[in-house]
Amino acid sequence: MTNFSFYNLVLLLCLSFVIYYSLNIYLFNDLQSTVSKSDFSLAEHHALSKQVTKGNSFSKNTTSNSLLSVHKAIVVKSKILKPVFRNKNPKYIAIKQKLLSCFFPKTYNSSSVWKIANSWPNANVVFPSTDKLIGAVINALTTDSIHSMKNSRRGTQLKLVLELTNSQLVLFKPSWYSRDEIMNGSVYSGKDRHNSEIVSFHLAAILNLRYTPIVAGRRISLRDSIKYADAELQQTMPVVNNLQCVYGVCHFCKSDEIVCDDQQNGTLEGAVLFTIPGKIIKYRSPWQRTYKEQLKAEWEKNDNYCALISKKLNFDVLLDLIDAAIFDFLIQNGDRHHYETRENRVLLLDNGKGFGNPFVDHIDILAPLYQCCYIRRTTWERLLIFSGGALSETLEELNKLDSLYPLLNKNHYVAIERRLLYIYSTVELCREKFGNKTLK
Ligand SMILES: Nc1ncnc2c1ncn2[C@@H]1O[C@H](COP(=O)(O)OP(=O)(O)OP(=O)(O)O)[C@@H](O)[C@H]1O
Ligand SMILES: [Mn+2]
Repeated sequence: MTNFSFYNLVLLLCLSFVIYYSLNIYLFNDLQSTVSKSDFSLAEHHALSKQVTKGNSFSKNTTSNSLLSVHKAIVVKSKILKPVFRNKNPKYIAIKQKLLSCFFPKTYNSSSVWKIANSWPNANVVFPSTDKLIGAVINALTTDSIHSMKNSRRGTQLKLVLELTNSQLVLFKPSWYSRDEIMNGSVYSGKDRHNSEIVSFHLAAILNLRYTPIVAGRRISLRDSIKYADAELQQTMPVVNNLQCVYGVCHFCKSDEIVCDDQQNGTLEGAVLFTIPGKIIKYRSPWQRTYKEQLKAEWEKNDNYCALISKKLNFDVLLDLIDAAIFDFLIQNGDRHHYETRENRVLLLDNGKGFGNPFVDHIDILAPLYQCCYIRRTTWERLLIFSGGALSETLEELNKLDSLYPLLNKNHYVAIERRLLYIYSTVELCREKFGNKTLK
């Protein structure tokens, strides 16, 4: 090598270092800046990625600071994450195998299965981390006989209350959409997706955030079960085109928005949710949206919002809400307007608004994480075990055990992996700024 090319090489290396570090300093300075736009489409993601790989984005954009929101910093950082975030961690295999053996549907005894499921909840933990009987409860949700059916008055959307053996009540959220349907518009648009409730339960088990109800897919025949329906519900069960339908009684229930047994097999798909026993208390979410396009909530305007909110909240609840934000970001549930607690810890109830659009990431769902820059160490360590494709792989294998598989199309699994990288990059940006104080 001549002297000339050797010096060139050294110069190039120094220059790359300078660019790399100034990029990081720039990103972390920007971390707490005002959020200007709440979501990223795939096209924008690709455009930003190109800028980064060309290495020209930040030096040229320094004059238009406002353009570089915290969301952009997260996307950009996700492109330069270390291999530990991109490769598989062999530790996930043993956890996956254990989960699969626990979730595998098993025979059950109707009179004891519900006693067991009701004995499990402890604070906000709804089911054990490893217990073969989880598969028995799943199977009971799918097949235990229905003794009565009524309308649920809880919440705003159509839900049925099914009575199974030993007076066990479960909630049935019906299917409104096909798997390929895409929700456009706001982050909270559309009705509940029953598949989102099922997949959320699986995801919660993988992330060891076992705060969701136990949920399983089920096909019920409205035609066969109308005889078990109470009078109020029966009045909202018309026959349309020779098919038995229902629209129920609730805030958003309308006689022209109905679900029906399908033509092929005469059944209606839905998610059956185990009802979590005990006292559940509802609170307004500190990160609640205004649900008005023109009106910004305080958390969308105030850079110091977390400091404000952490004075008012129990720290465990705050960390729970950050876990919930991570969970909601993966599924893209932007509708957690309230949170509910059991024994002063947060439950993950109402997960039907996930998986609406696999091509958009609403990064503002992560606001509790990037505004507070805290994450439970246990959550962080668990996320690190499922890097490099292990999360969607494990999720799909659990999904396969459900009677309604496929629960998601491929695009949603791809989206989960992309979003996981954004979570990693957010925490990395926090750690660059605050060091290990980020991990709690
Ligand atoms: N699995 C469950 N176990 C115990 N309680 C539940 C369960 N699922 C829902 N609930 C209760 O019923 C209420 C309504 O359920 P959910 O939030 O899923 O309905 P929704 O129609 O989406 O309501 P909203 O319009 O308020 O979002 C919840 O706030 C919760 O208190
Ligand atoms: Mn809801």
